[in-house]
Amino acid sequence: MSSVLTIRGGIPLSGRVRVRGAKNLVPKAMVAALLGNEPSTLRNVPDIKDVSVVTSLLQLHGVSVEADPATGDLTLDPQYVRTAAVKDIDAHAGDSRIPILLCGPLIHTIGEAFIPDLGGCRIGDRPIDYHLAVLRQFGAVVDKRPGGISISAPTGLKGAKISLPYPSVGATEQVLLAATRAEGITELSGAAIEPEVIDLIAVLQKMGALISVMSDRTIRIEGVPELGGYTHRALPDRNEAASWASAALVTGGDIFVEGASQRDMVTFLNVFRKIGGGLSIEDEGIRFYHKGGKLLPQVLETDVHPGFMTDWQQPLVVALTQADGVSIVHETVYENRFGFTEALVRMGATIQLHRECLGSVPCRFGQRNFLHSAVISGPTPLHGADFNVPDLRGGFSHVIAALAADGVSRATGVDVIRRGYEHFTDKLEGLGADFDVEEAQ
Ligand SMILES: CC(=O)N[C@H]1[C@@H](OP(=O)(O)OP(=O)(O)OC[C@H]2O[C@@H](n3ccc(=O)[nH]c3=O)[C@H](O)[C@@H]2O)O[C@H](CO)[C@@H](O)[C@@H]1O
Ligand SMILES: C=C(OP(=O)(O)O)C(=O)O
Repeated sequence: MSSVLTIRGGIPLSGRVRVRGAKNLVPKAMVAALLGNEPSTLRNVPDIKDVSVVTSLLQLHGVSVEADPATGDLTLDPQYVRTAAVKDIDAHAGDSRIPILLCGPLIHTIGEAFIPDLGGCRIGDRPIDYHLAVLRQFGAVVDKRPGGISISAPTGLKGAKISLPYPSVGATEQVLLAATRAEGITELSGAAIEPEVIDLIAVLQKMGALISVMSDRTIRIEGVPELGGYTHRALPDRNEAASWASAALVTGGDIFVEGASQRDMVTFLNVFRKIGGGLSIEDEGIRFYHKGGKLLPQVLETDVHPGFMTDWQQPLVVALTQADGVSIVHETVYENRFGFTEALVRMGATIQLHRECLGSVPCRFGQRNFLHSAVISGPTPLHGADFNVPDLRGGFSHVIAALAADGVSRATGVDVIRRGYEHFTDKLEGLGADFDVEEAQ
């Protein structure tokens, strides 16, 4: 059973919210702590479900984790790492995709790993073939079992020359976490260079790793026999910041996002400004507001960094339903990330999905029958509707659409949103939203 929100729409969201460390870095930095021979401290850690899932997983393996939710400091001590019982791990991995990143660190520390089937948002097939291919190149033996995979490395992990077919964030992190303590040199070409990947590299460098990032998406790692601990402040969550920015546009509001960082959001900020949104970039954060005039339609495609992030797409589509004219969004990272538009159409939006690549560059999904391009015609008034939250960003998008809509909406399954948005109902309340929460039993 998950919480239910009853939302009475039509009120512009206005006020201040604070974003802390990025969901797409923090759990990975927690996994990196396993590689050290002394405790690590991660700062600016948000109170989100993905952090509690990884905390439980690490604790099952004997890592001592101490959290101070008020300061956001998390101390991880890997001194007593041990093999955990498979059935226990199984019970705790359901919601997250992070367990696959435990492979390298667990093999280095205890010689083996059992990785339960992964959770995460259902926005495509989300295979792990790159991860497994990479691990095999390091010399790991992968055994598929019911409920997960079992991995060992009888002669240890050895550096390798690896080329990714697509700059996958997760597979790049897999290489980083496996290579830093592998024997010899690893050269990874076609790597992801998202800010969260670079922040993970910063964490590993603090631990003693030798990692160079070249100008052509190649990363070179010189393996070292042991690593120490780290103290690191996680980079801010640019996806949460962009989500609140879209919420300000959709509801005709004005939100100051404390902690938002311009440097990691340049592409988003350009699009936000081109739509007609108001921006004020300050040292402590960014103010996003609706200027009162018409919003302008956009043509954009999601891409790997420094392109327009796939995670920004869903909340922004809600804003585009209020733009004056026809917008086109081509999703090139995930083949199935427009399912959430069905509820928006029920709320009054005009959105058509297409199998063709409606973008300047044909993508991997073009000839494969996936509804991965959206044509959005606006502005269309939105009205309240009932919906079940489909995934993290889709759920947030539905909630902001309901907050802008006339009438009452009922949202079920909203706990999914807590996987990546810290205290989001408290933040909504602070911004003046009118809603009731029926908490989960
Ligand atoms: C490049 C990119 O934008 N990555 C996004 C991706 O990271 P995340 O790490 O979750 O996903 P990946 O970057 O690995 O996936 C990118 C693409 O590669 C494919 N793939 C990945 C691994 C694999 O073994 N086989 C395979 O085919 C995926 O299906 C997807 O189509 O989702 C996160 C959460 O939404 C975003 O924050 C990241 O920005
Ligand atoms: C899809 C997302 O996350 P995950 O990869 O954890 O499912 C997301 O952050 O939007």
